[in-house]
Amino acid sequence: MWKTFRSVAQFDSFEFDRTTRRLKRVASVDDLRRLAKRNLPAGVFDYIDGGAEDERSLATNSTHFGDLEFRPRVMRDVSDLDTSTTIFGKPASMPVVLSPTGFTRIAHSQGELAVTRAAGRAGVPWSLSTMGTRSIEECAAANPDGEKWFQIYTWKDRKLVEDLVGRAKEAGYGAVWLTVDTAVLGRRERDVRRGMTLPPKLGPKTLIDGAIHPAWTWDFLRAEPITFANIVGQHAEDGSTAITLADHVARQFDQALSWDDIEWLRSFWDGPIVLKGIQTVADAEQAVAMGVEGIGLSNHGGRQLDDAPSPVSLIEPVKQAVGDQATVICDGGIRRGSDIVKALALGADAVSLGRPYFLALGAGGEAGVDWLLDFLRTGLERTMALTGCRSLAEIDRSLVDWKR
Ligand SMILES: Cc1cc2nc3c(=O)[nH]c(=O)nc-3n(C[C@H](O)[C@H](O)[C@H](O)COP(=O)(O)O)c2cc1C
Ligand SMILES: CCCCCCC(=O)C(=O)O
Repeated sequence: MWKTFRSVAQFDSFEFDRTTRRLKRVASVDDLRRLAKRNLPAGVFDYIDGGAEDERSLATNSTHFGDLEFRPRVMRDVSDLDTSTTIFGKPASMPVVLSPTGFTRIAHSQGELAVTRAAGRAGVPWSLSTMGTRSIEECAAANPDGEKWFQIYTWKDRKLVEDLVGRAKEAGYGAVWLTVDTAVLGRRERDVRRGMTLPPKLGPKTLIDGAIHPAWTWDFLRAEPITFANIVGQHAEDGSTAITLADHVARQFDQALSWDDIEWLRSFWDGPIVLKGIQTVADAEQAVAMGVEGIGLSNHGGRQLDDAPSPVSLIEPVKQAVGDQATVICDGGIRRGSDIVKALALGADAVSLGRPYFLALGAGGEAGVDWLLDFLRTGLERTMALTGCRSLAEIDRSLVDWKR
């Protein structure tokens, strides 16, 4: 139903009330996803939600959590629960990290600023992508006391990476994710069908899509133009030709990235390094042999190699191989507090997630991300209470089994 507004303030207040009302009716990450789908232009939703090729890894990343069953213990006095932990020596209110996502402002004009503020309030580490749409420094200013990590895509121009990491260090970021699963871009067929390019092409379909999502369009139009805030001038933005994301990656990312580059990274970064995109026991073993502090078990949320293994299926064999030599983070498919408990029971030290907060931003802006983090925390607490665990230390392998 169309409604007329006499001022921008009136429209904003209407939107605020509507978002608040809708968030009250959201009960799960799946509901958030549906709300984001309703709010966002189809091309934007598909970019966030989609995966590579037949999206089988995207699906199994979450469904494999459903292949695990709890072995709950009862009568354990769970009146006092503690979800807190430390990750790389820094306190976190729960074992959850927000993964780096590129283009975050396409869901909401506040983009990374909204997400990092919400993460700061919740007491969990948040990560900024190389392809972030807010600068390293403004994000640090938005969440000065919170734990912030920076993610690197290895540019052919290595000096650019050195400068970015230098800026992140200066701004107080505490860890670096080195993404190792993106030598080339996975084939995201939803984006191919929609003809997604950089910069975006405005055609009749895009305009109609914008018109039927007026709140998103208004938010987009009144904000400053979206840029990759940290690498302006290093990509298609500086030319007039629209190219696909895959072409962009092929032109800019360094396909020669190898294990020798850990030493290169160490030469200008002295904090923890997490390899993001480890998908085999052999590579996890190599990572610890090279002294890497963190192993990010990840298939990029099913956006790169389809039929790559689900991160949850790798936790146990990787943990058995590397023990306590590195912090193991399970990244992908986490949608509930119970998933966090399952990942920890198999041996992960923490979990990490991308789409849930990106879609939460599209569903309800910053309030949507607050909602998600509260949902994860209460879900974690509830699962701990129902399985008889008072602290994360009590979550062990005896708590879950693969269903037969
Ligand atoms: C829209 C989107 C953008 C992403 N951008 C990046 C990125 O810039 N760098 C990166 O290392 N991973 C990126 N990822 C992958 C996430 O960091 C993370 O691995 C993935 O989302 C985890 O799966 P989940 O979405 O099921 O939680 C992106 C994922 C999504 C959905
Ligand atoms: C030129 C854009 C490369 C992709 C950046 C974001 C990302 O990693 C994703 O999965 O999407």
